[in-house]
Amino acid sequence: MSDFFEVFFYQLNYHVLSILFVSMSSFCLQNMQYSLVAKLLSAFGSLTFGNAVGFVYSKSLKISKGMKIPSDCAGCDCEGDCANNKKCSCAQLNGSDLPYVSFKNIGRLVEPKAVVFECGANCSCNRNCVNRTSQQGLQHRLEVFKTASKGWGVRTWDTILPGAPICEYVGVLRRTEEVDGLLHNNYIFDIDCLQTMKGLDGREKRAGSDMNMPSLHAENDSEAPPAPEYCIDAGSIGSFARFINHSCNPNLFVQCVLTNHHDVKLAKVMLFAADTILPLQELCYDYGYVLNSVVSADGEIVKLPCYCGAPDCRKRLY
Ligand SMILES: C[S@@+](CC[C@H](N)C(=O)[O-])C[C@H]1O[C@@H](n2cnc3c(N)ncnc32)[C@H](O)[C@@H]1O
Repeated sequence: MSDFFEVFFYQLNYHVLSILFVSMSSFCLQNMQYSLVAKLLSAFGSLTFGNAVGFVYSKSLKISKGMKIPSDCAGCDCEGDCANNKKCSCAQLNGSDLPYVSFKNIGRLVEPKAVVFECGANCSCNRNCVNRTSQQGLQHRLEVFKTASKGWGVRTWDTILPGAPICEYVGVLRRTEEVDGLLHNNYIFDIDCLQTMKGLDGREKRAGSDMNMPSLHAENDSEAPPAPEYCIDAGSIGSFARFINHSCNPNLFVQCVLTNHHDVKLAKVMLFAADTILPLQELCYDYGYVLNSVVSADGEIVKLPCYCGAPDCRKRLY
């Protein structure tokens, strides 16, 4: 499927403000209402939701002033889809197999990995190559809804299969030192791929954590900094991803993805389905805070109770 686009269906009634995010191909529109909204909204790169929600909607990552994302890595020279090319250089980076399998033309991640190397701007394969799965846009109809105790959350209208891509966490890419101490900003996502690869602070190592990848090691020496250098700040600019809540027993997982460069400190942050997720289930991932790690300006430990409702809930986010 090609030419995917997002539809934002804004619905306001007495108590419920819900924003429906639908992804469908231009050739299989099922409903004239979606079609009309799609046409209206495809004219906008971003939407300002004003006081109702208070942020600027953006589907893509913004880069803060003075920062630059490299785009310098070599690409593969495959024709068509890389899935059938045993010599694909991007497959080699992933440990010789592509990280995705294709099911009904949608890529699904086989397992969580330390990092996924996707085909990118410098590759000659086609846009629908399975190794560009995180670049294909929304695949499911999702809704932002008001939860009972966690503020806004996101739930699905469709069944989502394990390994399916959900979305990228987008916002403004910043240095973490710029946002340190901003306790009122609940929408900051630290890019901790390198720390996860090294298993720091109790992070669970994943397949490929010990990979001997010259390009990673050249840019990131063996001494990973204890704290991530960069973060994504979705406080004022972001997508529906900023509304996805934490759960101690999550149905999504975070996956670092590299596309046009190999600097894992600046990896793209993607969310994928960990299980089969049924319609109307809320989407949640583990925020991964270390308990007692959040401290106020006056040195007090800040505690936030968790209302995820999982039987093995840790009772606090931090
Ligand atoms: C990234 S925002 C998620 C969207 C948020 N619920 C909203 O209404 O904008 C993170 C904040 O949501 C709330 N939150 C997320 N998961 C939670 C949970 N399991 N229990 C309690 N509050 C949660 C906390 O206030 C947290 O700081």
